[in-house]
Amino acid sequence: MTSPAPIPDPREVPRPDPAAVPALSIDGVSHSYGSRRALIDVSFNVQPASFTALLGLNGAGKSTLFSLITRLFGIQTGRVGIFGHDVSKRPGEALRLLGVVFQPRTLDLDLSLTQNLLYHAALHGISRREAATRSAELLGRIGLSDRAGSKVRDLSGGQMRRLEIARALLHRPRLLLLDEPTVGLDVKARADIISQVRRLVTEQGIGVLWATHLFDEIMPSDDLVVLHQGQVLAQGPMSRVVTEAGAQDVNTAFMRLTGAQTMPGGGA
Ligand SMILES: Nc1ncnc2c1ncn2[C@@H]1O[C@H](COP(=O)(O)OP(=O)(O)OP(=O)(O)O)[C@@H](O)[C@H]1O
Repeated sequence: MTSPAPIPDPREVPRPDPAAVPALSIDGVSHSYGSRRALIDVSFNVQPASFTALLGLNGAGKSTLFSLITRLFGIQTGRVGIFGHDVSKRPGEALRLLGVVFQPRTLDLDLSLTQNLLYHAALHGISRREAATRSAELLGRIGLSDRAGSKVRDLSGGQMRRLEIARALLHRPRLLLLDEPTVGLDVKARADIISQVRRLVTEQGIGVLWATHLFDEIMPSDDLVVLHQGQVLAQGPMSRVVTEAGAQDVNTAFMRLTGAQTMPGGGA
């Protein structure tokens, strides 16, 4: 008699399979605002259960790329896929798998934390009962259960960001985009947010695209995409990008790749 196949432990997050469908695929994407070229033939992938840092100076094209992925703008050239669904051809399937934290805050300051979450859940067609359960669970995970009924206006900047991340997770996306989410936050709040997002990768297998201009937010185990003046100058595991640039650290690698001057404050 053969022994039964072992039952997989649902708590075990599968490691990324290089042959698997990417969480996000950007393929030959270009975008112009009139005669200004903001993105030029950009291609890269984000794998499931990976943290990919999109590193670029102000004006590199990060926000434009986010606007194309989220369909705020129509795609002029190229293709964007989310778990294999083309965002132009199958937007419903693609966007259902996507959570986004935009650079400007988008919470309603005069509603409570729970009300903000329930409102967002309703937009995603989640039943009120299920939304209440998920909201309570997410508020617990970000350490804000005791503030559930407070107005968002009374939160700190870091707490608001954590709430925005929780809101982006309500519909259980498999890919999370964050556009410079730590801008304007103090050191402790930045560290809290980065570790919260990194846990989503390791514990839940979510693919993360993290746009930043801050070198100290990137770890050697991350995947890195260096975007400069609308073009991808380098991509791959951070350690490989650094080595191939003949550098010792990501700061020097970035400067060599872009010819940029070092900026104070450890940012690109
Ligand atoms: N609505 C617009 N109209 C014209 N040009 C734009 C528009 N939005 C962005 N641009 C230009 O496109 C280029 C890319 O800008 P984008 O905002 O995507 O860069 P970014 O990397 O997100 O920078 P930042 O971190 O400052 O937001 C820049 O040259 C910018 O001036």
